[in-house]
Amino acid sequence: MVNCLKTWMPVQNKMFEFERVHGPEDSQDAVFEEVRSLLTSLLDGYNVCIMAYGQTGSGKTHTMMGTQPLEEHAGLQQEAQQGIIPKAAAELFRLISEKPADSHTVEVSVMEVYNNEVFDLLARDEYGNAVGQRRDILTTSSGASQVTALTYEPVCNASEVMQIISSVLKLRAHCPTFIHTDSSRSHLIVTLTISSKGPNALALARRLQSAKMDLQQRSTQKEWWSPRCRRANPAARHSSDEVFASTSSSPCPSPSHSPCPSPRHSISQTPFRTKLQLVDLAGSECVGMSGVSGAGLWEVSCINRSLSALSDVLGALAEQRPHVPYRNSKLTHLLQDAIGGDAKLLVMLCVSPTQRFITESLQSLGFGTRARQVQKEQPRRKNNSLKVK
Ligand SMILES: Nc1ncnc2c1ncn2[C@@H]1O[C@H](COP(=O)(O)OP(=O)(O)OP(=O)(O)O)[C@@H](O)[C@H]1O
Repeated sequence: MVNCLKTWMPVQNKMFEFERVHGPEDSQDAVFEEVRSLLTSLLDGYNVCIMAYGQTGSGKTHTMMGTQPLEEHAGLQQEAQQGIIPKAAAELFRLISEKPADSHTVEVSVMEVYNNEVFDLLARDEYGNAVGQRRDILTTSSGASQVTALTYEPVCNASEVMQIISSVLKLRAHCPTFIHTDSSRSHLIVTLTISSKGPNALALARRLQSAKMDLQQRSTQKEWWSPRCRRANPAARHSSDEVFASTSSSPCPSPSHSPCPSPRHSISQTPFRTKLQLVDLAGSECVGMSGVSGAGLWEVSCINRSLSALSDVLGALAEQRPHVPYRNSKLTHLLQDAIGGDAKLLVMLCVSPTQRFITESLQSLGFGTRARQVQKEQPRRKNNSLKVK
């Protein structure tokens, strides 16, 4: 797996710059250390996307999901076997546990892009069985991509996340090939959506409660709380997400001193949502080597075309072209916000260590080079600041 370490590797007169390289002997924990710091960014208000790219059989699912437990131990994945997705979920909930209780909620959605169609893997039929249902992607007025009627399941801890993912993984398209007996035929996208009430939500809620109680006590003082008075000072209107903060012990000055309350500091608290997208891409594949035929040929063609569309998007961004062809495939349309958008993006390249796959490995390294060349706009932070007026 190639990830970071400023090193130059000469291969057939080609040079590649890496930031870090992990060998087969490196543990899942060592790989996860590359990711850990990004998760903190989620609670700081940034979207984050981590994707595994590489040829079929090179270890993408191993990197993202980890080693699946044997049948008789189903559901009991040891921590050391866990890949980035379970570890990231655990770390996210650990970080949330350090925040005030109830200040964050998390929802999970699971999608696959198969044969250039998006499927909601958490959708259920009328009997409550999980069935992948086809969904459309829209572009919102703000330019973000959005999947229609996508199912979101609320989750309270990492094991709930993994139970949900594991329960629908069987729906993901797989097919044995000459290269990999359990090859994924689709791109898997797990999204954890974090809704945050902000860093001081509870403190502010308490202040709001105390301000409300104070206002109730003052409600007898009609002159101070008259409609005329409110019109004269619209800033004095109270809403659920706006709290008057005063340097005095009382939230509002005494009516005897001022007929209309004029808060010295008004603190606005805007809830915000951030997304962690974890992407296990299908592998690029040479049909001559994988030996697929029949319907499998169409699958390979869709996989290769979508990966090529992903590479084209990175190329357009790297060259700062005015048009970026996000709409050329469902995969790029779906990941539009993560690639070149306002997310922090980490690409894990999975590369076979054998000479036999040198052409595919070079192709993957070329993809990594493109990803590194993208001068992304500064990741935008969601609105989680306290505005003191
Ligand atoms: N670092 C590793 N250590 C041990 N086993 C590994 C490692 N990487 C991959 N494997 C094993 O190699 C096989 C192929 O890996 P994996 O399923 O992750 O490939 P993939 O890139 O997702 O393939 P595809 O694109 O075809 O789905 C699996 O049996 C996996 O357990």
